[in-house]
Amino acid sequence: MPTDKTPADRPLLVVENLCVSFRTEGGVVPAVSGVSFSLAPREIIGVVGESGSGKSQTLLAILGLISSPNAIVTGSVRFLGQELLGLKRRALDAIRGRQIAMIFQDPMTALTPVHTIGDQIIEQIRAHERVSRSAARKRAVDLLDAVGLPSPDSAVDRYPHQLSGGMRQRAVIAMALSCNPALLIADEPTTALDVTVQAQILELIARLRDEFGSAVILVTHDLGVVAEVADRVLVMYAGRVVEEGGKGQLFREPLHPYAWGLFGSIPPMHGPRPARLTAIPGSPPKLSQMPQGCAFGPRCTFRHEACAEQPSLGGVAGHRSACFLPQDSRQDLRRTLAARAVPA
Ligand SMILES: Nc1ncnc2c1ncn2[C@@H]1O[C@H](COP(=O)(O)OP(=O)(O)OP(=O)(O)O)[C@@H](O)[C@H]1O
Repeated sequence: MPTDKTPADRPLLVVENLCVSFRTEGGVVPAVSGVSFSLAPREIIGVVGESGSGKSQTLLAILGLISSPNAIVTGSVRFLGQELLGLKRRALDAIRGRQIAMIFQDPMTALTPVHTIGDQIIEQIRAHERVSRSAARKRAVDLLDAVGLPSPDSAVDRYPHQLSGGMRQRAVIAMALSCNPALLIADEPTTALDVTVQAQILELIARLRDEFGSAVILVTHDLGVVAEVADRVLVMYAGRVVEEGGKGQLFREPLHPYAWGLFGSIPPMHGPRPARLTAIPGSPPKLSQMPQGCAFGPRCTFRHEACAEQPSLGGVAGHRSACFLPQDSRQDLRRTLAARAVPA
């Protein structure tokens, strides 16, 4: 799959036709439908979309962490060539601990309140490596230093409740990095933090690629976050990827009418703030009442007959979208729509 940023010979992660559905009283509902993408080593992908668009379920399915007995997960997730879907728990645990690390919104998901953060990092290191406790402790202090925890020598002996939210998230990132992961998966890692701390954590995540060589999948509601750190962006809507492209492509010339609304609603990275913002009327469909064909159709100004079918993802130069509008007229339509929008 060509991308803005040429993948190395061997992609780190290849996700193909990933589907997650849930058996409910009202029938089987689709949460993720046919998601495919690949991630190159050291690449940072931002996954964006409204609440309920399937971002978290996509990540959890990649990690083999969907716990609901009512879930049905199909497709393929290959990490360094190895299929992860259907792998036994022990084998998955080994990969998750050693090569793939996770950071969630609430740092307390990853931390145990009754142990010091040092002990938790040491335990993590020694679970995967035969090193002495004192060597592991030294590594823990170095990691806490690397993620910017002040006074790491004493912070290592603190309990999670003795740290602020931002410091706890740094500790979780240190723990995630303890195994030098090739892939870091972060689901809304800054949502629970205040704005200044958010910026610091994002800067840290972006730095990880340079200092630790990790690729990152970053799920966020926040397009400002994507503008800061991502190389490439996946836009999800109603469980599908509706647009994929390099960050510059997405911000400059989004191709999907849903992305026009989404990317029109934040100021551009450079240049003056636009006088008008584009709102997206309506709300996403309920999983139990998915419309036929394009799920964005009911909210789309440009809906036409073809949209009764499901559009597939297509495009050129690594910039793809799932929409039947002719490619060559999209930007004119986008500008027309923006000009019609209510002033902000
Ligand atoms: N156990 C379950 N049973 C039925 N539906 C579920 C279950 N778990 C998740 N879902 C549904 O899957 C859909 C996708 O959820 P997901 O958490 O991936 O969305 P999201 O894009 O990450 O949203 P948010 O940004 O709010 O976290 C949602 O509609 C959610 O209600």
